Amino acid sequence: YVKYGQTEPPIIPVADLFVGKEFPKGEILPHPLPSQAFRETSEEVRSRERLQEDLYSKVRQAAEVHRQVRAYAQSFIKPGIKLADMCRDLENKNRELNLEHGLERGIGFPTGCSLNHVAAHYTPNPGDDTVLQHDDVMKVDFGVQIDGRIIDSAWTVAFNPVYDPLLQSVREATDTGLRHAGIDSRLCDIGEAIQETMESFELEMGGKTLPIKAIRNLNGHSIGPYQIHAGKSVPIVKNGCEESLVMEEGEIFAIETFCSTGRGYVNEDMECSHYMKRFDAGHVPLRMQSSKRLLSHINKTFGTLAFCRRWLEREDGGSFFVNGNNGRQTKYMGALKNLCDVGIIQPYPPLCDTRGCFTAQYEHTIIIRPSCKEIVSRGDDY
Ligand SMILES: O=S(=O)(c1cccs1)N(Cc1ccc(F)cc1)Cc1ncn[nH]1
Ligand SMILES: [Mn+2]
Ligand SMILES: [Mn+2]
Ligand SMILES: [Mn+2]
Repeated sequence: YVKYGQTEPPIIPVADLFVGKEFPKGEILPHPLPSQAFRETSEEVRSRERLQEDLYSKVRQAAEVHRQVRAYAQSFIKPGIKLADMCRDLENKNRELNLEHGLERGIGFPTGCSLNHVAAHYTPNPGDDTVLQHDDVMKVDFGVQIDGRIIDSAWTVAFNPVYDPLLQSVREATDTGLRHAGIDSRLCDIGEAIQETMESFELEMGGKTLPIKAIRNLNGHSIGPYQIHAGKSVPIVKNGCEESLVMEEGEIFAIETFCSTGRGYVNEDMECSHYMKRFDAGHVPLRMQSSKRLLSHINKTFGTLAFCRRWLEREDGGSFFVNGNNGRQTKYMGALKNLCDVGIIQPYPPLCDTRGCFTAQYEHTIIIRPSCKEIVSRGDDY
């Protein structure tokens, strides 16, 4: 992926590759509904859209960071790699190419690397020495944010070609969802179309033919500034939501689909690694001093962006300090649990189908622009 003068491995911040130039646009498509065809040529629409250029520029910059970081990650993700090392290297490259700077520029949310029957929201906690295996199916899902504008995009890694139909089904289902997206597109129609594409595939494995199902309780979602889930969910199955819900001009969505050879349904299971301050959390009086200190660290370091335990223990700066050995807090868990119990922080545990099954995912971020739609995270990889 050596493009735009970037080095291999990439070390030049993306902002420095495009000084005085526009960041690359994503894949631009017309809005699909005939009633919206006027938008491609209307002068009034174009003038309204020109007012959004600064926003689009930030989102496109973050998307280019995402493409370069994931190309770098794809170059070293191999069987035998420790997931904690993979996440650390991917996240440090994310920080480096995005010129991380407090809450203004940085990582959008923790690097998901969920394996096999785990569909989402798994990243290693400190002490987790899990190593990637040849027969694993891993969903790599990470975010980049600039001024709170989050790019949320994911792909699936599998080394054993037996899983090819699984990956193809969900890759084509996500593309179906992206094709149906647009102004006035009904969310439930998108869900139905996704499921139809997904479930037209099957998986031959161990002499058996396994049906491939859409995971009916996972969804895409609208995205707002510093808000990874802004309130609208995009279903990936038929009858997945209220008939009247549609996509509207100016919204940004993550279109993500998940397939499974198991039930097609996930439950929260295993140890939690992902956490996020509730966007609507008011001021809650706290008793425990350690909770007060942890909350002020979270407010300063993550705000309403999602974070993970590893980031509370990072060696080089940014980690949570109180009196403890060498000044680093190593017992934040009690305070974190307290912040969850009082409802300020929401835990996001791993989302799991049945043990022994396999799940896969592809995800893109799309801008529902006045004149067209732009799949801003599209790359030549996916
Ligand atoms: O499953 S979600 O909670 C969701 C909520 C409503 C519809 S989808 N989630 C939002 C999120 C929550 C916590 C995170 F740390 C990161 C993201 C979607 C998602 N997870 C990964 N990529 N996209
Ligand atoms: Mn999720
Ligand atoms: Mn994601
Ligand atoms: Mn998402």
